[in-house]
Formats: sequence, C-alpha cells, structure tokens
Amino acid sequence: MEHPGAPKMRTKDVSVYYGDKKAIDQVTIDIPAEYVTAFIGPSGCGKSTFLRTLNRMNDTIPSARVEGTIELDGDDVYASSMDVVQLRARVGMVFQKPNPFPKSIYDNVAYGPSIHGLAPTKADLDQIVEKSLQRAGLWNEVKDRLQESGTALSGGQQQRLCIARAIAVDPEVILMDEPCSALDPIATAKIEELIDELQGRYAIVIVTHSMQQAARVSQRTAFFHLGEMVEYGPTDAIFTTPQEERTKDYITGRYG
Ligand SMILES: Nc1ncnc2c1ncn2[C@@H]1O[C@H](COP(=O)(O)OP(=O)(O)OP(=O)(O)O)[C@@H](O)[C@H]1O
Repeated sequence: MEHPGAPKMRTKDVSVYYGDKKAIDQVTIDIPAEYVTAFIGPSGCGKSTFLRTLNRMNDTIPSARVEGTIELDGDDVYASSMDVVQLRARVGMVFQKPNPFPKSIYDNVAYGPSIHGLAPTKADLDQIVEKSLQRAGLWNEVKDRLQESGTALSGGQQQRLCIARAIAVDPEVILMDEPCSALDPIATAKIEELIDELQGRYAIVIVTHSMQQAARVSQRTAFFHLGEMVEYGPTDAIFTTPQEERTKDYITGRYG
C-alpha cells in the first residue's frame, strides 16, 4: 500500500436509473483503501443507491440500470466476466436492519468461508469463526453459546454478528448502509468503536443520516444532494470549511 488514502475503488461518471428516473448523476469518486468514508445527505438523495452500485446489489432490483465505470483494484466491477458472488465476498455489506440467518451464531459466521472454500478443515473453520467474532467485538459475549440461534441475540449483537459474517470471508471493502439506525445509543456507540478498530484493515464506506456519526467515525466524507455528489474531502474540512453552498446549508442544518 502506497499510503492510507490510496484508492481501493474508483468510480467514474456513475449514473443510476430506476426505469426512466435518474437517481444518481455522474458520480466520480475514489474510495481510499485504509480509511472510513462516510456518505451523508438528505433523505432520498441517493446515498444507498450509490453504495449498492459498489458491489452490484442493485443487480437484484429489476428496474435499476447503472452507467459509468466502477473498479476494484483496477478490476471492472460490471464486466461480464466478474463473478458476482466473489465480488460480494471482496466487497461485503452490512444492512440497516440486522439480518442474521436463522441459524446458529457459529453457522452465521462459518457459512461464507465454507462456501468459498477458505477452510480446508473443521479446525480452520473454528479458527476463522473465532477470529471474526473477536474482530467484531462479539467473541466474549457469545463464546459459550455458539450453537444458539443468531436471531436470539440483541439488535446490537446481531449487527456485530453481521459484521463478523462479512469479515469471515476476508473482504477488502465493507459497505455499511445506516448500520446503527435500528440500534439504541449504547449499541450504536459499540458499533462506532468497532468501526474505529476495523479502520485501516478494510476500506469502509458508511451511509449515515447522522452528521455527528460521520464526524466521529470517518476520515473522508462525501455529501450527496439530489443524486449528485456535491462535495468530497477530508471529514474535518467538509464539516469546518465546506467549499460548496449546498454542503454548508446541510451541515448547518438548513435542510435535511
Ligand atoms: N428500488 C427502487 N425503485 C425505484 N426507485 C427507487 C428504489 N430505491 C430507491 N429509489 C429512489 O431513488 C432515489 C434515491 O433513493 P436512496 O434510497 O438511494 O436515497 P438515500 O439517500 O439512501 O435515502 P435515505 O437516506 O432515505 O435512505 C429516491 O428518489 C428513491 O425514491
């Protein structure tokens, strides 16, 4: 790695349509390899839509169409040769509502590495499960109940389980779509601490409604408005010396 801000993903002139409606207009951005990048902006401005283009989650929406180019370490994400299952292991995703599989805690984490052939033996798999749960800050809370259902955990624990599940396949990028919006303040603080610990190991992109959260967890912030990326830069600069009028209006609470 040349420097922490070196790009992991690059998008160029990315537009996204739902049918005839344009939801994202020509977004060009470099996502740094070792930073947390926050996407902020008012409701409906396209943050989630753009996030989902990065690992082709929009493929699951029949009316969605993506134009422009997106690269992951120089690989064209939308190339016909791109294996989407592999892509989503390299670019993992954590959703707004924790969505563990209705399986044991162990199986939730073990499933990905098993289907991707990352664990030749049961001992290897055990080790991946333990390491992933540790990294997700959940190991101590669940180590004695790995066979219990993932859905029996609290909301905050379920979200950390989903992060462990993403980590287990050794991703390069983790996309988080408002990962704390269904959580209480204590569970939210734990996820924010966790993001801090994971920073540097993975490129992390987080969509958040909370400017405070963006300021706390990210090193880079992109401000979206009406499908455009209006401004992008170091988080401190976006919040203290925004260059664009629309960014200024948003961070001072004039709309949103
Ligand atoms: N599956 C879909 N089909 C059609 N239109 C959609 C779909 N998903 C989103 N949109 C539209 O695309 C635009 C951007 O939505 P998106 O959810 O990406 O914005 P957002 O900034 O993430 O909003 P929020 O913060 O409220 O989640 C909105 O006008 C929305 O109505």
